[in-house]
Amino acid sequence: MPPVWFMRQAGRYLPEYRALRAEKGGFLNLVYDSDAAAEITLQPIRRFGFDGAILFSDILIVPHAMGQALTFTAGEGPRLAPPLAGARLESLQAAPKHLAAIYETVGKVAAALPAETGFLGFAGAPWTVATYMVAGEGSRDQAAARLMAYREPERFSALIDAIVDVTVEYLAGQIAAGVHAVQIFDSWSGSLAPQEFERWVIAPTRTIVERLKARCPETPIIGFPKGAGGNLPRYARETGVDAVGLDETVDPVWADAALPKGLPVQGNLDPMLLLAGGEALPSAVRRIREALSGRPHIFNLGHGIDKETPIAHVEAALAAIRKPL
Ligand SMILES: Cc1c2[nH]c(c1CCC(=O)O)Cc1[nH]c(c(CCC(=O)O)c1C)Cc1[nH]c(c(CCC(=O)O)c1C)Cc1[nH]c(c(C)c1CCC(=O)O)C2
Repeated sequence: MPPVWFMRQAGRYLPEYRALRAEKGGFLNLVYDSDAAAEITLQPIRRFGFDGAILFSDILIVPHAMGQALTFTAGEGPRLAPPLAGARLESLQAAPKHLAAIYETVGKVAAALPAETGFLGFAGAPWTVATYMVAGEGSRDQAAARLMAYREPERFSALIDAIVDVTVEYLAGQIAAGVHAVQIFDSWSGSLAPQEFERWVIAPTRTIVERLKARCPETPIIGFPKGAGGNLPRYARETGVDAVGLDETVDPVWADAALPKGLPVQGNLDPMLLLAGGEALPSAVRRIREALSGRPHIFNLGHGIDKETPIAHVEAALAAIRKPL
C-alpha cells in the first residue's frame, strides 16, 4: 500500500481547524503562533493517521519575510503590498525574523509526531512566489509576472535570484529544525511558454536543489510543478528533485511511461472527485495505484483538498488507498 498524505490536509475542511481559526482570529495569527500551527499540523494526523504530516504555514511567508506586507482577508485571497510590478526590488530584504516562528513550529511538531509519521516542510517555487509578489495578489493568468519576465528579464531574474536565496535558507532552516523531506510547490508552472518554463521553473528549481543538496544531502526533495503537463519529463530529468508530484490532469499511465524509471511520484486523485464522493472514488484510487505500482508511489491528491470536502469522503478514500490491490 502506498504511503498517503493530502495537500492542504491541515485546513478548512476540518471542524477542529475552523474552531481554532475562529478563536485566534485569522490565518496569519495561526501561522505565526507556533503552538497553534503545531496543533493544526497534527490535527489531520490524529484524525486520519496520514503517513505524512505537512507543516501548517503558507508559501507567501517568504515574500512576507522579504518585506512585503501580507494580509489574508476572508473571501478575497492573499494580498502582498506593495506589488513589485511598480516597486523597487531594492526594498526587498532577506529578513529571517518572520521565519523563526516557523522553525519553532517545526520543532514542536517533530517532538510530538508519532515515530512512524513522516514530516514534510515546504516552500513555494520561485516562479509561483514571484507571480504573487509581482501582482500583489493571485491572478487567473499570471499576466503581471509573465509580462515582467518578457519586458524586464534582468529585473525579473534578480527577483527570482532573491527568492532562491531566501528559499534555500528557509528550507535548510526547516530541515535543521526537524522536517524529514521538503516539497517545492510550483502551482503556476503551467502558465509559461516552453523557453520561459526552462528559465523560470527548471533553472531556479535546479539551483535550489543543488544548494540544498550541498547542505542537506540526505533530505528528499519533492517537486510539484502543477500544470506542467508535457514538460514533466524534462522537469524530472533536469531539476534533480527526488520525486515528482502529478496534478490531477496527468494520466498516471502516461506519467509512468514518460518519467525516468524508478523515480518516485506523488499524486494524483482529483480533489473534485474527493469532494463529490460516491462509487467513482474507490475506482479512481485503484486506477492510480495500479498505474503507479511499478515505482515508488506516494498517494496524494492532484491539488489541495477543497474546503467543502466531507470528512466521510476522506475516510472512504483512505480505506481504498489502504486496501490491498
Ligand atoms: C498558491 C499557494 C498558496 N499557499 C500554498 C500554495 C501552493 C499550493 C497550491 O497551489 O494550493 C501552499 C499552502 N498553503 C497552506 C499549506 C499548509 C499545509 C497543507 O495542509 O498543505 C500549504 C502547503 C495553508 C493555507 N493557505 C491558505 C489557507 C486558508 C486560510 C484560511 O482561510 O483559513 C490555508 C489552510 C490561504 C491561501 N494561501 C494561498 C492562497 C491563494 C490562499 C487563499 C486561497 C485559499 O484559501 O485556498 C497561497
